[in-house]
Amino acid sequence: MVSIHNLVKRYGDVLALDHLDLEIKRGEIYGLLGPNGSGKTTAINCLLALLGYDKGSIRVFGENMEPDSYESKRRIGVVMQNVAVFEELTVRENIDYFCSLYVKDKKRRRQLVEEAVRFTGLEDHLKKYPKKLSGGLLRRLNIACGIAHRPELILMDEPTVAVDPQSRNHILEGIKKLNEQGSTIIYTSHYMEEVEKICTRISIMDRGRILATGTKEELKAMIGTGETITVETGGMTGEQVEEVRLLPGVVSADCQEGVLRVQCTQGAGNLTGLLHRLEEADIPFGRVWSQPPTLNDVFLEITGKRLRDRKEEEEG
Ligand SMILES: Nc1ncnc2c1ncn2[C@@H]1O[C@H](COP(=O)(O)OP(=O)(O)OP(=O)(O)O)[C@@H](O)[C@H]1O
Repeated sequence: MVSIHNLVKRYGDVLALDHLDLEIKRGEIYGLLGPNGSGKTTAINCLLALLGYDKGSIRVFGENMEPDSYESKRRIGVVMQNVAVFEELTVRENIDYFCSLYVKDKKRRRQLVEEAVRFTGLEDHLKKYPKKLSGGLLRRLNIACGIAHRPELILMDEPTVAVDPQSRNHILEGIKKLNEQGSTIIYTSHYMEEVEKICTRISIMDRGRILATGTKEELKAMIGTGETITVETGGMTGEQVEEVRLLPGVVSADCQEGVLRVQCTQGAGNLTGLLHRLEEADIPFGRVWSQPPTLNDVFLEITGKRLRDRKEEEEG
């Protein structure tokens, strides 16, 4: 449905897209995951032919995408980072206005506006003006305006930035429903947990390049990092922790306030090896649990950088 090949975009000396390749199939919720400044917005703007580029090609619905590709553009819905609605129109009027740019039949439009309102949970706010809405509700309105005409392809650029958790959930559930109803979705974000939750395929981007692409399971299988094992112990000496660190398959081990955290490589037998070692050393332990690698581990291993997640941001 979308095919981007060898795309290069420079802003003066800044290389924003560095030979970017993307292949997005009908029916996907495709996640573009990357830190701020990695080129996500630039890629979206090029895809929409809002921005020229230096090299490469972009095809959407099997056609070259050009500034005057109006037929293709009618089939695309856009939800950009910056909220773009009319202050002098109410919530309902705004959604109806944007929908009217694509759908002339009034009866059909009424139906579509109602559906968009339901998708975004704006039922109780229809008569309000944008300036009376909270940040989260305003973003939901922005989304409703972008998707009301039921586009085949929806581009969403960080739609949940600065959104409260309730609105965030509404938005994520809405995206899944839109996809179930037939829309293909491209979703850019730097929130790993969101991408992990809703995206069927993910590309990890950094410095204008795609570093890895796959389902979340495929991405996790690409890296050497495996599970993290956590063990509640009665406390361990530095020497005992060091012995754990030297076990086969252990990348790092750390014990704080009696809680031992062991990062392992991928492979079987890490847990039994560790517990066996603790028993041998007469270290009593209580609860033990193991967590598979996260997208954060994937990102960290591929780029050497930590991608800030929402939880980390909230924790400051
Ligand atoms: N109009 C512009 N002029 C000059 N440089 C720009 C411009 N727009 C973006 N850049 C630079 O291009 C690079 C990619 O930016 P872009 O906004 O596409 O990244 P992003 O991943 O969408 O980040 P964010 O989430 O912060 O928007 C960055 O280095 C940015 O500073």
